[in-house]
Amino acid sequence: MKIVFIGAGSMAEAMIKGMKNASSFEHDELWVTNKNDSARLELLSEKYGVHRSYDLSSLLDEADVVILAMKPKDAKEALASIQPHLRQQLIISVLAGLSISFIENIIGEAAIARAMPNTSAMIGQSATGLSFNDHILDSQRVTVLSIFSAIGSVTCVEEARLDLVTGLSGSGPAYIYYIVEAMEKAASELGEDAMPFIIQTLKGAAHMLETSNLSPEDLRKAITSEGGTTEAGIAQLESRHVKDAFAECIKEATDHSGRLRRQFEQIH
Ligand SMILES: NC(=O)C1=CN([C@@H]2O[C@H](COP(=O)(O)OP(=O)(O)OC[C@H]3O[C@@H](n4cnc5c(N)ncnc54)[C@H](O)[C@@H]3O)[C@@H](O)[C@H]2O)C=CC1
Ligand SMILES: O=C(O)[C@@H]1CCC=N1
Repeated sequence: MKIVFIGAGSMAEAMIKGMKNASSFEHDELWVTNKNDSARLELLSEKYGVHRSYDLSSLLDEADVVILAMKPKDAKEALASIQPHLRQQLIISVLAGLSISFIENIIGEAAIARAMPNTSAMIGQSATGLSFNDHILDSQRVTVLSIFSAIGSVTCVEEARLDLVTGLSGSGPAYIYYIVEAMEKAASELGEDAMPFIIQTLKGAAHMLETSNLSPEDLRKAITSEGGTTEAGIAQLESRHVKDAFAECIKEATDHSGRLRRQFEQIH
């Protein structure tokens, strides 16, 4: 299979690295292009053995899958540039906010999947939400599922839910890194010993969530001894309404996905 990435930034690289680490893609050809940063393409070619080209005609000729990985603001121009070279390729968009119908309006009838992965794809740990249009063949659906299953977990959702998936898990790793920044700062006295404690605490909590039948609240209460250290610490979070702030963070990111759609799908 010839898989072409239109866009070679953070998300494209995370997927490329994850796919290259997955044995299921060892015989597939990965190609990349971007706006004009040839040094970036050369770097990806050296790091991951991907092919690179700015010749859209040869790039898309015989391509089986085209993965749209540019920013929403650049999508209209990018789609217009590749449209003349599209035939029966399977289109996969990882763009935040932009709808399948927007893509169809520019490139015409095509099999289109809309995915919302995250950069944990780099280590095969992405959480991806997926939607498909009605033109997708069963074989193409299998191809999409195989790509995103190779780089993490996959959940098919109604397209209308992808804004929330974006706000929750597309952006989600950044929220966790934000918390880790605070933990690292608070544990600065431990120096380089702090991060191993933090990482194992995160891994342990994630695994408990995955394997115990307990809710996050019950798991938290099992740690919070009456009059103990956890109760004292969480009182600080409660007094600052941190739980509400995190809920608002996810809501705002979700809402912004919709704003991106309204901003960049306007047909001028
Ligand atoms: N970074 C992340 O964690 C995630 C990003 N996404 C989505 O992935 C897309 C890319 O995001 P990033 O990789 O973070 O952005 P980025 O800015 O790192 O990369 C964007 C790439 O698109 C290229 N590009 C721009 N205009 C182009 C054109 N006309 N033709 C070809 N290439 C063009 C740029 O040269 C660059 O290589 C966005 O739509 C974003 O919403 C989705 C999930 C997670
Ligand atoms: O911040 C963004 O817009 C992209 C989409 C989800 C994660 N990063």
